[in-house]
Amino acid sequence: MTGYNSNGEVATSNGNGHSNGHSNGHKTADYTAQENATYPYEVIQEIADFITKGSGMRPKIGIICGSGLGSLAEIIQDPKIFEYEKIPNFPVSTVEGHAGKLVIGTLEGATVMAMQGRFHFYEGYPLAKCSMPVRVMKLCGVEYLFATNAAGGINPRYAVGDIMLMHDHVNMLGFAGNSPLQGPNDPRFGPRFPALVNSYNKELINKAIEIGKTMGIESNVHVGVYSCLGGPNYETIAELKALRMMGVDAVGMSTVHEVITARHCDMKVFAFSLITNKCATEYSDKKDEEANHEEVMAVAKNRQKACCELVARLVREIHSNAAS
Ligand SMILES: O=P(O)(O)O[C@H]1O[C@H](CO)[C@@H](O)[C@H]1O
Ligand code: HPA
Repeated sequence: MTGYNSNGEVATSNGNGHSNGHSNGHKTADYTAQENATYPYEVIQEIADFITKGSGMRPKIGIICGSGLGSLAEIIQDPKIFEYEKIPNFPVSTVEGHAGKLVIGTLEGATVMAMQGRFHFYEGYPLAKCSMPVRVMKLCGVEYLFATNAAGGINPRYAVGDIMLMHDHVNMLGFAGNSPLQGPNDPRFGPRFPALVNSYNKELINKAIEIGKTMGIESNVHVGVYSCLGGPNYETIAELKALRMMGVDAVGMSTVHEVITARHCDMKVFAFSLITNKCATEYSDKKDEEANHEEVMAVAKNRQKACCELVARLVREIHSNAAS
């Protein structure tokens, strides 16, 4: 691959991060200039092989557990567990409520892998590194990504404990010029310029709505727009007002980079936010209107049963439809 190095000179790369002196006319940035932000395909393949060989399983569904939602991985049967520290070239989880374990096993008859711990931009990882595990999932055989998160509710109709099925997002980090797809594009994953309309699978959203009805929680299930900010600070009132004006229903600091990476490599995406706090959109002196991570995790713990049931039943649907 041809690219510019950090000095602005034209350089070439063999896809491993090393210049090889050959030119094919495509311009890409030099891997070495990006300090390991972009993982070469071969490294991702090595990680995927480590997991599939180590577990003896090829998962079809990948689950990313949001803050305090690690219990989504605890319902997996006959699990094989890999601590992130022991997976070669894997980042480590640094946030409370994100255990840092990869769990592979069976859920409702399907082979699934779950990340008990995601990576956030505010932890200091570049976005490409934050969402690298999604590519690992892809090379492990995953076709469906379930991304879950804890989020603040901006839509005034949302209550704490509600579930918002994501049907779209506003990528504030993207507005600021940041993307997990920045850097050289490897077409083995996907195209240079992927389209993101219809990123959130409508069939899965509709199935989840039906599941919500049979669970008797339809009045607590919404379909809405999520926005990701960089964090780790929570938002100001003015920012929350601006997000609401943009049509955002819930706000968090994750998920969007994972969805972009999953769609780039053509995975089907289902994502939901558990509303862990209501965002104040008017000025007030009340301390209890300030978001805090303890409250986020406490609400997630309280609502873990409903979240687990939703996920398990959707997995069952996918698995039984594939089998029939
Ligand atoms: O999005 P998840 O990982 O669920 O976590 C959310 O909760 C944390 C803030 O309380 C932030 O990390 C935010 O993104
Ligand atoms: N803002 C941003 N991220 C969050 C929030 C919030 O209010 N709640 C949980 N994660």
